[in-house]
Amino acid sequence: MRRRRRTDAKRRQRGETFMDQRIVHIRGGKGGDGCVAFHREKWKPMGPPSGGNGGTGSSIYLLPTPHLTTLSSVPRIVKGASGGAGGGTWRNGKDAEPTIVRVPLGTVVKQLSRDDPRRAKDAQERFEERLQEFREEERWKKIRERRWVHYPGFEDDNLQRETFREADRMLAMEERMLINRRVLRGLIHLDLDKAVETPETEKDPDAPLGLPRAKNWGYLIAEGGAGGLGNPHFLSKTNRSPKTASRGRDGEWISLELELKILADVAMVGMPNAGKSTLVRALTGGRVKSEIAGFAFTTLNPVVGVVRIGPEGWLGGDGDAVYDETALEKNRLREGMDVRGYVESTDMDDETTPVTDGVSSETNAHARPSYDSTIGESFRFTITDNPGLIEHASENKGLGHSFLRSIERSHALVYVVDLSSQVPWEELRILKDELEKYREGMSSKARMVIANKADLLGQEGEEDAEEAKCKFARLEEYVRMEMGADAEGRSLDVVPVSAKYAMNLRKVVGLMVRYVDEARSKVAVQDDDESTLPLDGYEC
Ligand SMILES: Nc1nc2c(ncn2[C@@H]2O[C@H](COP(=O)(O)OP(=O)(O)OP(=O)(O)O)[C@@H](O)[C@H]2O)c(=O)[nH]1
Ligand SMILES: [Mg+2]
Repeated sequence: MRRRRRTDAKRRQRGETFMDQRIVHIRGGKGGDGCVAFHREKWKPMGPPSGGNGGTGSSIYLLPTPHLTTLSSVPRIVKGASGGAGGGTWRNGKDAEPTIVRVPLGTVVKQLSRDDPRRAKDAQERFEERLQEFREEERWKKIRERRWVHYPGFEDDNLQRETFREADRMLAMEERMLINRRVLRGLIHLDLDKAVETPETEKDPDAPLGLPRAKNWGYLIAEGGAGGLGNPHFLSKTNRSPKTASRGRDGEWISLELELKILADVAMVGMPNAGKSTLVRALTGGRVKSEIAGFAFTTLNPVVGVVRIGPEGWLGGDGDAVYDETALEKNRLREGMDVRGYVESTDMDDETTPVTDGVSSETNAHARPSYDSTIGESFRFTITDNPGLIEHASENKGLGHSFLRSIERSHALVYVVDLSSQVPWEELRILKDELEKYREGMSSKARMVIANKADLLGQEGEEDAEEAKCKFARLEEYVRMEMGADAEGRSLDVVPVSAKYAMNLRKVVGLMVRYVDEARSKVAVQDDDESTLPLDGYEC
């Protein structure tokens, strides 16, 4: 009952929580105001104008960072610091430090358009809205206040001057140009799937000690506002004593939608109960903790695991391990603890497997985890366990198909079918159709069909074994005829396995290593980089 409620709630969200998504409102820092001041010195009562300029406001950068895995650390509102105000004696205000927002690798950044209701109004729009409350005359006053700083008591004087009115027109024109430039630049759309590297050439040889030599700030998203100008800038032939300075401008205000796509190398696609979670747990040596149970939609969110390969081969292949339903494993462990009691448990330490490892063994009910963290690792790839995909998922049946977004950029897709079902090839047809409905061409990423639960077949005598062989041969035939081929014309690999009893998984891992290796080398070639993958021709 509780489970059904959880699944229904997930369905109502229409996949929105499958993805780590966040709307972030970004405000570049305001520029500091210019200063109106006059130089004072003993015996020199009428010194020249000496107001400094304001400093630039903080610009906002997005920096893709490899060690972050979620968007939860990204603030919803990012405000850049304001630039320092100018001072007397030609002292310019300080420029604000850039604001760096760290986001995980794989973040897709989209600026929300003007008509998007999730967008926050920018500084200019808010100001214009506020102006509506005032009468015409007041409005002009407010607009001028936003642009100018006056020497105390000289506002009316300044307004009389033609030079001031001319400068005001110039500032208004600049404001319009700035707005136009921002509109023409278009909406930001970035795919941050690589860490920002600073080329050697950009390193500053003169950087002071203690400061970074490279400006590795990431992608500029919102510019800080320019600082205002001090009163010496308004000195002219007709006005030898300018009593006005300009104010700093607002920084750029924009709203972004951040979306984190999981960048796993291999993704599992299968119908509910096909055994995807069991398989992922077995492949990762029991380290992936997603729940396993004998009913549909046990897995509600994609879960990523790591498959590790050591110098001797796959680090996870323990022939004795049995990856059973999580509830059963827990019960079994609890029973074991009851029988032996806590007193003995210290003697048993060596044999006891924590529940969370999710590994048990039929021969030894408390087998060690099937990996040894002390063994060196020479290669690794990531794999995602996904929720079940069913027929008409594209019409929001089951959990819908929006979770496929998260695996769109995986290097390879792997179909998992239940070989013990009546017609496993029918599952394949549905899965392929649903992938195509999600995005045309998506099924061409599929590289392998895993025929799971092979242990359930061929147990009852020779005839049964023969039937099982026939069924598998028919599945292979279907894959060859109906499932298409990859870019090199090879049809999909079909491998019978038993995820529960960790049987034939070495072959699966070997093939996956090949797909990942090929895909990564392709990417490396595209990047004009030399391939440094250590596992050319690797066989598990
Ligand atoms: N006999 C046998 N049972 C298996 C095997 N793999 C999985 N099962 C069982 O099949 C059931 C479903 O397994 P899960 O791993 O939860 O299936 P799933 O594809 O992740 O299901 P959803 O998360 O609902 O999409 C559980 O009862 C498993 O114990 C296998 O190789 N052999
Ligand atoms: Mg599952």
